[in-house]
Amino acid sequence: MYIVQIASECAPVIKAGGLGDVVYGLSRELENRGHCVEIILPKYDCMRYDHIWGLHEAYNDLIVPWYGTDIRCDVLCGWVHGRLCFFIEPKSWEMFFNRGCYYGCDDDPMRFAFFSKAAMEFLLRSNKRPDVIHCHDWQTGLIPVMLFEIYKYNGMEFQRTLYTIHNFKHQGFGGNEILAATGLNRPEYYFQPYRLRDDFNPFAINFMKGGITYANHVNTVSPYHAWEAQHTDQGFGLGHTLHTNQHKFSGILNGIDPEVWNPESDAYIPHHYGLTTFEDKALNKKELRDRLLLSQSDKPLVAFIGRLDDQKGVHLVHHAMYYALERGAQFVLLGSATEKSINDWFWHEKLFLNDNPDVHLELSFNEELAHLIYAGADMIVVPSNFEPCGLTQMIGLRYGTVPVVRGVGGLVNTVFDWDYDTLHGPEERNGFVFFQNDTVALESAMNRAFDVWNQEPAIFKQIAQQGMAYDFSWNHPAQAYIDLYEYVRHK
Ligand SMILES: Nc1ncnc2c1ncn2[C@@H]1O[C@H](COP(=O)(O)OP(=O)(O)O[C@H]2O[C@H](CO)[C@@H](O)[C@H](O)[C@H]2O)[C@@H](O)[C@H]1O
Repeated sequence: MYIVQIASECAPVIKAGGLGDVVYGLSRELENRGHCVEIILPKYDCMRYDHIWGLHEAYNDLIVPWYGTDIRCDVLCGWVHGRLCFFIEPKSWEMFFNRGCYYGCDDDPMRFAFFSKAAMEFLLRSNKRPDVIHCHDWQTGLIPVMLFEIYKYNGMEFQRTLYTIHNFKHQGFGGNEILAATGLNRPEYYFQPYRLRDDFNPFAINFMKGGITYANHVNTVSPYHAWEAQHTDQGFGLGHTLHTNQHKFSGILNGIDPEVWNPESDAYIPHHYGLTTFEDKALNKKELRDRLLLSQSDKPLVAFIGRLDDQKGVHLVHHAMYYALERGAQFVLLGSATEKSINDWFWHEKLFLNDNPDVHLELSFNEELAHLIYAGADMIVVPSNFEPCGLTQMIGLRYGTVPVVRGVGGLVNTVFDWDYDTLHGPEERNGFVFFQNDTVALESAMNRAFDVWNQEPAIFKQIAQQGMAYDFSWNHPAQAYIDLYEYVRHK
C-alpha cells in the first residue's frame, strides 16, 4: 500500500510531544512491512535540521490557492532517520512556520489550515495518489473535508482518509475566514450542525469535527480512551459527533519504537542493560545523579517526564514531588510548559528547591536527558487528568522503571496494579494505579510503591522486570493500522 502521513510533527526532527513519536514509529514499522510511506510536514525554522539527511528541493514554486489569490511554496524533501519527509515552506509575509515555535500563535488555525491546503495541493500537483491519506489531530482535520469537497473532483476520487485523534482537548476553531481562505467557501453549507459547525459555538467551525465527519475512518490512540471520548466529558464536547459517527470510530493502542527506546542499545545511556542484566540499570541511576548533582544514596528515585500542562495533572505532579521528598525519596522532573502561569510556578519551585540534593527540575525539552532519566529512575509518575494513550509509562516499562499512574485512558490499557488488578494474574502486573483525581489517592499509590521498594526489594525488581517483558512495540498496533488502511481503501 501507498500511505501518506500528513502531520504537524515527526520525531525527532519535529517533536513537541507524543504525536511526533507516533508518526515516526508507525511509519517505520509500516515500511519494515513493505508498505510505501511518505510524510508531509511544515518546514518550521526551529525544527532539528541535524536529523534530516539530504535535504533538497522536491517541488519548486507550488502555487497554493489562498483567499482567492495564491501563496507560493517550495517543497523540500529529505530523510529523517530513513523516513522520506516532505517539508512545505510557504513564501509569504505571514511567515507561517518561521515563528521560532511549532504551536502557540494566535493564528494557529490559519497556519494549519494553510498547511493542510498546501499538502493537498502538493499531492495533486505532484501526481501523488496514495491509497490512504493518514492525518493526525486538529491541525489536519480539514484535510478529509477538502479531499471530499474539492480534490475528489480534481482527480483524487480514489483516495481515502484515516483520521487519528491524539488529543481531543485541542480541536481548532475558526470562522468564515478559514472557509474563504481554503476555497471551501459556502458558509451556509459548512455551518450546518452535521458538518463543521461547533456544537457549542454557532459562529465557529471546528476542524476536528470536520475531520471526524468527513474521514472514512476515525480512531483515537487507545481502546479505553475511545470509550471515554464517547461516553464521558473526555470528548471535550465532541461526544455527540462521535456518537453519530460511531460506526467508523475505534481505538488503537500506540506503540513505542523499539529502535529508539531500547535499554539494550540506547545511544543516549551510558550503561546498556536488559532483562537478564537488570542490575546494570543502577549504573545509569548513578550517572543520572552525577549529571543532575543529586546526592548518591540508597533512596528510590522517582521521575516525571512530560508537558507541564493541565492534561498531565500538574497539581498532582507538584504534590508527587513534595511527597516523594517527605517519604525520603529523590525526584527528577523533566518538562516544559507553554502556559505562562504554569511555567512561572515551576520556575519558582525550581529556584526554591535549587540547593536540595534530592530533587532536580529540568524545565526544558531535552530528548537526550529524557533517555537517561527513563534508564536511571526507579519509578515514573503519570497522574494525568486525561491521557489518550500515554507514552511515558510505556517507555518507563521498557526501561524497568515502575509506573505509578492514574487509571485513565491508555494508562488503563497498559499498567496493571500490583495489589488490586483483577483482570491480570500476579505474573502480569507491572505497576501501581490510582483512580481518584486527588492527593490522597496519589499518595496511597506512591506509598504502596515505596513500601514494596523499601521492604520487599526482590518483589519490586520482579514488578520492574515483568514490565520490561511486555511488548508495547509497534508490532501489534501497526498490524491494526494496516487492517484499517485495507478496510478504508475498499470503502
Ligand atoms: N521536556 C521533555 N523533554 C524530552 N522529552 C519529552 C519532554 N516532554 C515530553 N517528552 C517526550 O514526549 C513524549 C510524550 O508522550 P505523551 O504520551 O506524554 O504525549 P502527549 O501528551 O504530548 O501526546 C498526545 O499524543 C500521544 C501520542 O498519541 C498520546 O500518547 C498522549 O496520550 C496524547 O496526550 C514522550 O516521548 C516523552 O519522553
